Amino acid sequence: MAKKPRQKILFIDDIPALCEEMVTTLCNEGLEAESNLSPLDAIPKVVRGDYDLIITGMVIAELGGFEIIRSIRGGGCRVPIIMVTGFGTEQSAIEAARLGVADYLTKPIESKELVARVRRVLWEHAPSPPTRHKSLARMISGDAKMNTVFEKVKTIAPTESRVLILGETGCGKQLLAHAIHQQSQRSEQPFVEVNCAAIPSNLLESELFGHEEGAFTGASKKRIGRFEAAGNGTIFLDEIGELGFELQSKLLHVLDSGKYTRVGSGKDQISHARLVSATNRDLMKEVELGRFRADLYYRLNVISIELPPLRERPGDISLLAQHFVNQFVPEGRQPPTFTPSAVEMMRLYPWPGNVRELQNFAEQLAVLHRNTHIEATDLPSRIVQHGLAGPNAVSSKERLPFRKAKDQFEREYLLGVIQDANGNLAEAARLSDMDRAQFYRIAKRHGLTTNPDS
Ligand SMILES: Nc1ncnc2c1ncn2[C@@H]1O[C@H](COP(=O)(O)OP(=O)(O)OP(=O)(O)O)[C@@H](O)[C@H]1O
Repeated sequence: MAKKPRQKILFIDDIPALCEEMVTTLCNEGLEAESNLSPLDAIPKVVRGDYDLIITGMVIAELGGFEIIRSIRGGGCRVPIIMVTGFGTEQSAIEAARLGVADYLTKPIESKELVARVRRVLWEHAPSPPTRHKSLARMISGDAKMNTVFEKVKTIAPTESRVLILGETGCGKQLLAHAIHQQSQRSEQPFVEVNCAAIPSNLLESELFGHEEGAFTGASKKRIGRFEAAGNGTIFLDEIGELGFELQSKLLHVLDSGKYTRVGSGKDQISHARLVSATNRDLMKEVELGRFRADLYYRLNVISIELPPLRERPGDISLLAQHFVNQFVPEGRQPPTFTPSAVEMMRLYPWPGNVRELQNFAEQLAVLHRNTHIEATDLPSRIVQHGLAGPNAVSSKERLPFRKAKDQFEREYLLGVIQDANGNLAEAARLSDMDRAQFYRIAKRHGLTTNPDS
């Protein structure tokens, strides 16, 4: 595997001792850094794209910090810039923000703080890695188990075999059934879907097989059923586990003989459709409990495909969340990205509604979220609450080192209070009876905000 190139940092300042100190601190942390005492010499190299992050002092004899930034930006270069100043005023902070400075540090700078800020800015501006995901029709995944599913689908789709898809609600069974159809020789023919749970049982038979005029009260006209509509295509019976006993027998008859009759007719119709079915129930258990016919189960289950729930493919959580945000973001707007703390929080959540639940919340975020990043605190409260109560809760037997335990407490506390303040940091600081700047600094250390004004 090709080694990821290290990101290069340039520190611009005309104080040699400071340059040396900064470069040493960064290099000791494994970062690649160098300095330049002359802005006029540095700017062309920066504009040429030699660096991934610039840290610049504000008062430099040759050219002031703001002039440096204007020259870099004037050259069309969007490299992230951190500004270091000895005397931060509100005015200079505003000007820095106006010029698109990524962060603003006031001296004296603690080494740890510097490294944390640098890492954060580098992470935020890193080009997104090419996502190593596979796709099957409209389904995407980066998970090994799903990759096996995709491979299986490619093998079985072109055959005529019946397929039974198993999986929890919302994990992609319908999408997978459609993918099977699309990859088959029948892709030009209809794909007809019937949700067996959504149609009242007394209407389901006529929905599936059609009816003749006057077959029952209300049947004023002859109507073809879904099997007939599917023709030489695929019929997808979703929630097959909900099928009543009587209809199970009728379906079994179709599968055995290829024939069915419209309600109110004595004439056989031939079905040429391929059957794909799905359920979120444990069908074998239903058979054991006498609620599902064993013979039908075996006819349906020629090939079975099990879709793992979202919580069992953690890598897919952020992949799909970002995919949906990109998909739903209004035209002309840059899609916001998830911060590591948001990703971590999402991974702790069990996603009972699987991909559908994730898709719904990502759509809301894509439309309503106005910042460039999605923080843990921007997630729905059920996800945050779960994250706080879940694995973060330290068991009494587990003794963490004091520093780590304090860190953990601090993070949980901040998340909770920011959540209570609906993401408003000033309000969160007030609720915790803390100075706003101090609160913001700690929140930032925990990666809980990127926006000082929020
Ligand atoms: N791997 C995936 N890639 C992209 N979108 C997905 C993926 N899996 C599911 N989805 C989307 O998530 C939503 C739910 O998926 P789908 O309807 O296929 O689930 P289901 O298992 O059939 O649900 P139910 O059991 O409730 O019928 C759909 O909008 C679907 O497009």
